[in-house]
This record gives sequence, structure tokens and C-alpha cells, in this order.
Amino acid sequence: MLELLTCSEMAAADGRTIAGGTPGIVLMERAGQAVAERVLARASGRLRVAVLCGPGNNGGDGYVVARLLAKSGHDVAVHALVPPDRLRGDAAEAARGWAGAVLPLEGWTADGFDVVVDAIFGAGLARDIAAPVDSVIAAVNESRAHVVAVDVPSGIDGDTGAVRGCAVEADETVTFARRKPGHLLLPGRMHCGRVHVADIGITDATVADLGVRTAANAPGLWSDMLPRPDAAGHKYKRGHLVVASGGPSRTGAARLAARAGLRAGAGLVTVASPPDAVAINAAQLTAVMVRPVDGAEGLADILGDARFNALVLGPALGVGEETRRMVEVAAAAQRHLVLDADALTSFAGNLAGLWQMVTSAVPSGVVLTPHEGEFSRLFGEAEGVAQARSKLERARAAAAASGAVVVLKGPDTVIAAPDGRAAINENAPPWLATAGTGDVLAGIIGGLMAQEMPAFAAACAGVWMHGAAAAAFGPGLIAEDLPEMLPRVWRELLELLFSTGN
Ligand SMILES: NC(=O)C1=CN([C@@H]2O[C@H](COP(=O)(O)OP(=O)(O)OC[C@H]3O[C@@H](n4cnc5c(N)ncnc54)[C@H](OP(=O)(O)O)[C@@H]3O)[C@@H](O)[C@H]2O)[C@@H](O)CC1
Ligand SMILES: Nc1ncnc2c1ncn2[C@@H]1O[C@H](COP(=O)(O)OP(=O)(O)O)[C@@H](O)[C@H]1O
Ligand SMILES: [K+]
Repeated sequence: MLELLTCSEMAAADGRTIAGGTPGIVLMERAGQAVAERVLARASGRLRVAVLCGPGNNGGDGYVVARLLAKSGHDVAVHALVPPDRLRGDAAEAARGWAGAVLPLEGWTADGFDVVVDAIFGAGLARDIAAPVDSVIAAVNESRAHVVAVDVPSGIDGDTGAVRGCAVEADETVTFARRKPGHLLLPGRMHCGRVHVADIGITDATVADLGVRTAANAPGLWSDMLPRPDAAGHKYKRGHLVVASGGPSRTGAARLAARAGLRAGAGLVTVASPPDAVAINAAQLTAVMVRPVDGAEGLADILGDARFNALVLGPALGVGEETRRMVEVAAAAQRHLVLDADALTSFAGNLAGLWQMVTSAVPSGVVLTPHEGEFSRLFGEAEGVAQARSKLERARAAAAASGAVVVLKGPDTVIAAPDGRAAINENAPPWLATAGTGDVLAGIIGGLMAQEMPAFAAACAGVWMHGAAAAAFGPGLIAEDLPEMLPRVWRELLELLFSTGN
């Protein structure tokens, strides 16, 4: 159930289900039923319900909801953007099932309604919302009524999560078969309230046949690739992660990443430190080791030892030629690589160099972890990025342009692979936005890759574990707290895996 369907994939699933013998009106009836159930779940007495119906099938769902709620004894008013005789197909049929009055949508006010069912626009939203719907949406958002959106809050683009002019702020959203990217991407996610997925008879096999490439990021996506504790294992079997440190006044970021890599399960972790910063690093490290490494040349020397199998390069490393050369040395030495912060910025304006470096690295892949600023410096000019309609499409275009797995960070982090797979993360709490948490993320992903977890899976798992660690700690979090929460996250993950037999 982790797949996220675009509006056109949903339409294809709908079409195939209808072709398989389930009439469209039956799907609409089930959709309306699922929405009505959500409203009824709240009812302790007679409710005053406004059902706001648009001109398409989203409105059709609304007429079904209106009929079912009225039948259950609630006081229902239908307000429609177009008169029922202008509806077509299944929506027209659904409207014929509504015996009550149909009032105009224009000028609707929230007076006295307990519940608003938003069935104005769903997957068919095609342009920005204008008058008179804009003022109706403003009235919905100002009202005290409980708002239940059908499929997506009207005004939210289901594919991109964008607000098209203005959008309903729902308390609950009932969608069908699977969630859509717009339920997870911002700002869409903030408009949905709680999202329920209703089964309307579109089978898992029908969804599987669509070849969907986008998923919500959750353990089901990568748990079978997680490194497992092995009774016969020893530390050398769990990889040796190297994290490069900046100079004497810029060492903290590498230590944060290093500790996170160790907590993520790497058998050993070494901070590769400029010689003049070794004393500072050594004074603050215990389980993590330190080694003097002087720039790209020094890195090439230590990579003569095949046991150093993964590297995190970038946190506070410095922007410029030397950092770029360190990245190239690591890639040429065929190590698993996580590139963050300064390592990314060192390739700004040099996408061809980045591509060359990535494609010379190990086939299992390179992971790039830009935040929005680093992303635009690096990929602003990349093919497909400027034209992309959403964060999801931008991350995908960047992965294709670089050949690397791209983790485009933020409250709705998108992880995209060059082969087109992508995942949207949703477990990161807002208190994760604090200095140094990005360094920790790079370390977690590096730690998983040191254990030979494939790049895309390691990136998805790392992002999820990072969010789960922050959620487990709670508000007041600082970056140092994150690695210390990983044991709890691991325990929960492993319990989940053993309980589901995976
Ligand atoms: N697929 C499935 O499996 C199932 C789908 N189901 C339901 O169907 C919904 C999709 O229905 P849909 O395709 O008819 O689109 P919908 O959102 O009703 O809007 C289209 C209408 O709005 C209009 N319009 C668009 N933008 C506008 C704007 N800014 N301002 C003004 N007008 C605008 C547009 O006009 P046009 O662009 O043609 O001029 C057209 O008339 C889906 O969300 C779900 O609820 C369920 O029944 C269960 C099975
Ligand atoms: N509003 C937010 N809600 C949840 N997570 C966030 C939010 N803003 C940022 N993050 C996460 O916090 C981390 C910040 O990383 P980054 O921007 O590299 O910071 P730093 O360079 O200080 O380490 C990323 O994992 C990002 O996804
Ligand atoms: K809607």
C-alpha cells in the first residue's frame, strides 16, 4: 500500500477496473460511501452538513455522500457549482440519486454547519481557482465546521501538492485505492488533515500492473535490505566508514556524521582529519577513530586499504578544488559514497564533472544529500529540473542528470534514484530543522552503505531512521541527540521485521 498514484495512474487504474466489469458508478458509490462513513464516525447527534459539489466526478462523489447522510437522518444541504443537468456520466447519475434541493455554491456561507464535505475539485483540477470558488474556499477555511475533503482538498494538485490559487484546509481527507503524491508533498500535506485510504475495489494487481515508480517512504520499502544482526558477524564484516573532517575550526560536523555512522551499524568509523585538526578531533572521540589525512593525496593513500569501504565527504569540508579532488579520489577508488554540503557545492556549475565522477564510482551508487540551497546551486541548470512541476519531479530529474541517488531534504524529503524510483518521506518532525542534523543524516546513510546496503535503499532507510529518531526524542532536539536515539529506532525496526516475518 506504499505506492503513490499520480492522477493519470489513478485514472488508468479506474479505467482498467471499469473495463474489468465494475461500472464507474459502482466505484463512485463506494467512494461516496467511504466519505459518508467518515462523517458518520463523528456523529453523536443530528448533524448539519453542507456538501459542496463541483462540476466533475469529485462532485459526483459529493452527491452520493449527500444521499447517504440524508438517509442516515442528518440535515444535508447541497451547494453546487453547476446545476445537476449540466453534469455528465457517472456524476449525472449520482446527482439523479439526490432527491433534495440543489443550491448555488456561489455566496455559500458556513452559518450553522457542523460538517463541510468538500467535493468541489479532485483529480481533475486543471487550473488555478478563480471566482466564485475562491471566496467559497475562504469561507470554508474560516468556518468552525469539521471539513472532510473528497480525494484531495479542492485547490491542491494531487500530483504535486501545489496550491492552485487557493485551497481548502481539511481536517480529514478520504482518498481512494492509494494516496497521491500531493497528500505527502508540501504544501498539500498541510491541507489534508488526517488522510484515509478507502478501498473502492481497485485491486492490488491492478495497481501493480501500472508499474508505479513512486512510494511513501516506510520500512516496507526497504526492510528486506536492512543489515541484520548476525551471530557469526564481527566488526570487519560490518564495513569501515570514513568521514572527512574540515580544518581545526570546522571539525564538529564530521564528528556528528561519524557517530551517526557508528550508531547506524558500521563496524568501524574513522574520522579522516587534516593533520592540524587531529588533536581537536582526538580529544572528542572515543569509539570513533581518528587518522591524519592530508587532502586528496592523503585520502588516496589510506584508500589503498580496501577495508575502508564507504565515505562521507562534505560536512564542513570546505568548498573548492581540494574537496572536489577528494571526491574524485574516493570515486576512482570505487568506494560507496555519500556526498553532502561542501562536497556538493564544490561541483556547482560542473554537472558534467559530477556525472563523470558518479559514473566512475561503484555501480551500487553514490548518494547526494542536498538541501534546497545546495540543490539549486548544483542542479539549477540541469535538464528537466527547471521544467519540473514538483519537488518529486525535480529530485527525479537531478538523479537522472547526475547518475546518483538524490536525497532532496526538507520537511517532505524526496529520495530519487537515476532509474526513476522515488520515495517521499513523511515522518520528519519540524524540530529536526536545527543545525547539524543534515550531517547526522549523511552519517546514517554512510553507515548503512558501509554495511553494503544498496544506495537507494540505504538513502530511504537513512531518511526514515533520521525522522524516527527525531520523533522519538521530541521537541528540544539538537543534532547530538539523534545518534543516541538510533538504538531505540533499531529495536523498533527489528521488532517489526521479526513480527512480520520479513
Ligand atoms: N479515478 C477513479 O478511480 C475515481 C474517481 N472518483 C472521483 O472522481 C474525481 C475526478 O473526477 P474528474 O476527473 O471529473 O475531475 P474533478 O476533480 O471532479 O474536476 C473536473 C471538473 O472541474 C473543472 N475544473 C478543473 N479545474 C477547475 C478550476 N480551477 N476552476 C473551475 N473548474 C475547474 C473541469 O472543467 P474543464 O477543465 O473540463 O473545463 C471539470 O469540469 C476524483 O477526484 C474522485 O473524487 C471517484 O468517483 C471514484 C473513482
Ligand atoms: N521543517 C522541517 N521539518 C522536518 N525536517 C526538516 C525540516 N527542515 C529541515 N528538515 C530536515 O533537517 C535536516 C537539515 O539538514 P541541513 O539543511 O543539511 O542542515 P545542517 O547543514 O545544519 O545539517 C534535513 O534532514 C532536513 O530534511
Ligand atoms: K475535493
